[in-house]
Amino acid sequence: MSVGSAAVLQCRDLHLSYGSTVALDGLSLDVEPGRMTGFVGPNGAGKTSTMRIILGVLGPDRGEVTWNGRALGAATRSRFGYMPEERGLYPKMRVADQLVYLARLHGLDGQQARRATDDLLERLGLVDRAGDELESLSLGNQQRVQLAAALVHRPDLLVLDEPFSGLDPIGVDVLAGVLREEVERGAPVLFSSHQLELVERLCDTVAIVKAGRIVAAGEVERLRRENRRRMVRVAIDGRDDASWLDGLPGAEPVPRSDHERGLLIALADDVDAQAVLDRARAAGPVTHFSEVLPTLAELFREVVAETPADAIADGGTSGTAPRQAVA
Ligand SMILES: Nc1ncnc2c1ncn2[C@@H]1O[C@H](COP(=O)(O)OP(=O)(O)OP(=O)(O)O)[C@@H](O)[C@H]1O
Repeated sequence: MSVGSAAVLQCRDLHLSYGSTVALDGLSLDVEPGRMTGFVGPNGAGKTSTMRIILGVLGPDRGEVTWNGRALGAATRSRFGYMPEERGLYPKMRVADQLVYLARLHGLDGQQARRATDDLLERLGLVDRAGDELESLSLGNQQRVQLAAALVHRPDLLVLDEPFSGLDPIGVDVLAGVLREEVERGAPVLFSSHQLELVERLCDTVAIVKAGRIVAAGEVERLRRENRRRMVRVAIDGRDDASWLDGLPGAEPVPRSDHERGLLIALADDVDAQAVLDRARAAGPVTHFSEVLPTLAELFREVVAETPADAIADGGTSGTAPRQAVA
C-alpha cells in the first residue's frame, strides 16, 4: 500500500498469529487527519485484531504502528478513544457517574469531567438517562454511552469496532453526526462495519481487508470510479426491451439491483459509451443516459472475491497488491 504522506496513524506490515491461526499477514493501513475511514472486510479478516494492536491491547508478532511518524507509546495511546467490540462498561453504574469516572481516569479534574459528560449526554441524546443504571438502557442507548466513553477525554484519534451494529436509523444518524463533528474537530475516525451502505455514505476513505491484508484502500469515490466494470443507464421512451443493443459486442444488459428507470448496461473496456448512446438514439427518444458507478458493496464483493483465498495459507507470498491507495 502506498503511503499517504499526510497519514497521522500508520500501521506497517502487521503480522499476528493466534497459535496456528494467522490473523494478520502483512497488513498496512493509513489513517489521515480530517477523515472518516471505514474499515471493512469479511468475518475473520482481521479488523478487530488490527484495532487491538493500534490500541496496544495486543502486540503484533511483526510490524509497527506509528503516530506522526513515531512509534506508539502509552502516553500517545492514552490520547486515543476506543470502542471495543466487547462493550466493557459497568452495568450497574449510573450513566453520568460512569462517564465522569472515566474522564477522571484520563486526568480531567472534577469540573472538566462533569462538563465533558454533560456535553456528550446532550450531543448523544442521553440527558434524560443520565441518572439511570447502564443496564436499564436499551442496547442502542448503551451503545451511545459506549461512544460517549470513548469521547469523554477529547481524544486525538477514534478507533471504533462496529459502533453502528444493532442501531436503529435514528441511532445511526445520531452517532454519525457526532463522529462527523469529531472529525471536524480534528480527531480522525477509524471504524469497522459490515454495513457497507453506511460506510459509503459516511466515510471519506475506506480500507478493505481480506485474510489479514489490505486488498483495496483509498477515497471511496475514487475506488468506485477506478473499478474496472463500467456501466451506463439508458432509458428510451416507450421501450423496455434490450433488442436495440443487438449486434453491439461488449455491451450487455445486467440485472438491476435498484428501482431506477431504464436499462443498466455493462460495457467491456473497448466499448465507447457514445456508441451505446448513438444506438439508443436510433431506437427512440432517449430520456435518460448516465454513467453508473458500482456501489461500495459491489466493489467489496468484487475485490474480496478476486483476491486469492490462499494469501495467508502460503505464508503471504501470493497476496494481491492493494488495488488503490490514497496518494
Ligand atoms: N483470541 C483469539 N484466539 C484465536 N483466534 C482468534 C482470536 N481472535 C481472533 N482470532 C482469529 O483471528 C482471525 C481474525 O479475527 P478478527 O476478530 O481480527 O477478525 P474481524 O475482521 O474483526 O472479524 P469480524 O468481522 O467477524 O468481527 C480470525 O480467523 C479469528 O478466528
